[in-house]
Amino acid sequence: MSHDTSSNLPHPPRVVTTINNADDLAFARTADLPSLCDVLEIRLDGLQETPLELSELQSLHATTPLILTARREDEGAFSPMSDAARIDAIHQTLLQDAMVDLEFRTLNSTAKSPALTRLLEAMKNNGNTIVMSYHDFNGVPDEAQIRDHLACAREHRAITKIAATVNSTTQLQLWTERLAQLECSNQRFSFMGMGKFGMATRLIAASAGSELNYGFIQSASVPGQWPAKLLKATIAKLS
Ligand SMILES: O=C1C[C@@](O)(C(=O)O)C[C@@H](O)[C@@H]1O
Repeated sequence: MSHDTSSNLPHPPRVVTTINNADDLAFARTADLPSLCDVLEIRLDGLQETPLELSELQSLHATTPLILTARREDEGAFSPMSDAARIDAIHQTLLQDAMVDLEFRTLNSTAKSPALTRLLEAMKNNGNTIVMSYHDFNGVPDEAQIRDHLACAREHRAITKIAATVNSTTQLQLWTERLAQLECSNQRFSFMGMGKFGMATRLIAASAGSELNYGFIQSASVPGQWPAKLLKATIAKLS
């Protein structure tokens, strides 16, 4: 299916702002969140030293839906966490209906740890949607990689989420081909570029149906991110 405008998309583009550290959390506590973003991503890997009350997450989630993320080291964690610690951190903060970011490489591994199996079971009972991530810090994944990712996402009823590096017009061309592949998949997706063309790609992706569009509160965690408030205002103008 191809979409002509962002206004007739099955899942309208939403802006996600990432809470990466204690300063972001302090800012979010007093900010007018709905003017900044539609969804908050809680980066548990960046908040390891920050006391996080479940009750606080619950009240944030009541106004702004949460994505819980404990990023793998090889996909850009702010500080390292073992696989067991990552799964545990998500399980301990698992709120009803929150989205959970799990990497393709974690979900697609043949040997699932008992902790991951327990988490997936709890998520099924809780109604949590998986945002299945992949970060390519060197370039753009090829067609077969996207196909594999989409197949795994179908199995887990997950939103496919891919961040690719777009530093040249050659990479931009490849990125656009992958965007068309995702757009035609009839599956939920979130696609973005990092690097020189990152900001430009995020508007194009939103127009093509990318559901989750990431920005920052105070400082970018990857080159190519927008300030969340500006991204929200700009995406609202896309037609
Ligand atoms: O996964 C994502 C998306 C992201 O990589 C981006 O490109 O905006 C930034 C990360 O902080 C976040 O967890």
